[in-house]
Amino acid sequence: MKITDIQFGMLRVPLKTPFKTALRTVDRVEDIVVMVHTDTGHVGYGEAPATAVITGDTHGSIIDAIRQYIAPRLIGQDVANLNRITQSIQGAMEKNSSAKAAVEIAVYDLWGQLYGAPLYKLLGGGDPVITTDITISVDYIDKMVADSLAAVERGFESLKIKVGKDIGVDIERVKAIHAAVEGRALLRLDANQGWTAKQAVYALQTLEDAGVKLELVEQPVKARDLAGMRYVTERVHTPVMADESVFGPQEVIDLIRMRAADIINIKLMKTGGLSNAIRIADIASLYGVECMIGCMLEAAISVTAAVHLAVAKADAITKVDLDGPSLAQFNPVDGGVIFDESEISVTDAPGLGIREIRGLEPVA
Ligand SMILES: C[C@H](N)C(=O)N[C@H](CCC(=O)O)C(=O)O
Ligand SMILES: [Mg+2]
Repeated sequence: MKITDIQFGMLRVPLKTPFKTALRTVDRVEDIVVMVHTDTGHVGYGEAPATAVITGDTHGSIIDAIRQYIAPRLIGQDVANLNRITQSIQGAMEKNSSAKAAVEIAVYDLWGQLYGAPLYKLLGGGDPVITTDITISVDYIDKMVADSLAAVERGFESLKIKVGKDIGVDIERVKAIHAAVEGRALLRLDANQGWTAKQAVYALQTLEDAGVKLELVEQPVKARDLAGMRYVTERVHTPVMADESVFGPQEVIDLIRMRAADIINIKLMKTGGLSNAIRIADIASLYGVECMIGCMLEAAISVTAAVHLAVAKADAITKVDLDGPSLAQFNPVDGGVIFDESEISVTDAPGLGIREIRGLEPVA
């Protein structure tokens, strides 16, 4: 099975409610879809959102990186040589992790199709169902409480509360949600870099003293402020998770050695795809550090790849934040994993099992 061509499409899906974080507000999923064609007629699917505020990647940069740097190295390569292909993708250029992820996901899809097996089985197998949280956007307190109650009614037992806008209001936001859903859902906070280290310690200690039990706090301070991450980690009981601070395996090793966080958020769009995500899960397992598998505002193609990884690497990946498709008004992907509110199941279709993507717009 040899790679012959790489084509693109644009996927746009409106969200149920605007997605608001300390970094950005968006009202739709808008992702580049990558289709890797082969001489056997098999097509591998990949996907990448343009999360410029986190990865630096835009729709234009994703397409250019693939067209000019990645695709020329892949045409003619045999899918059976998976490691050689992932090395070609990772070595094609610096950064551009979303472009690399989209192509790697499509190649792993083909690799599964080549051997007629679902990806999770080729990665080691595991229990086919995982449970995700759902994100509550940062907003007025009443709206966040209403959104939290609606999520609990839908069966979500873990809420990822976005904060990081205003420290005083953030504390009130979390207290109000805690009072509304106590005993029915775990609370995770994500400040998306919105606090200083001292603000984070103040907010978390205030919440802890008020009896608000938090499962974790994600990226309380600026991505580059590893000393700030360690400052917070050393001073609060709530486990601290690194998201924007860590992209690849080397950064994870450095962060663990610094003891700058307790948990690592693995996202395919930061790691450049599955090969580095697998490395990170193995490194974390070696050090006894837990991981979350997360996503950007992504549709079901790349999230399907992330689910297969989470199933196969359940020893290291103990927490799941794969709610991108649940936040969208509909799922345009036919095949892939099955979403049933908080439960996501892999199927035994070969590769990622994606059959069709509805409403794909052409890319010039
Ligand atoms: C969608 C997911 N639950 C999430 O919250 N991801 C964010 C970043 C997503 C984005 O801005 O597209 C995160 O964990 O920081
Ligand atoms: Mg985050």
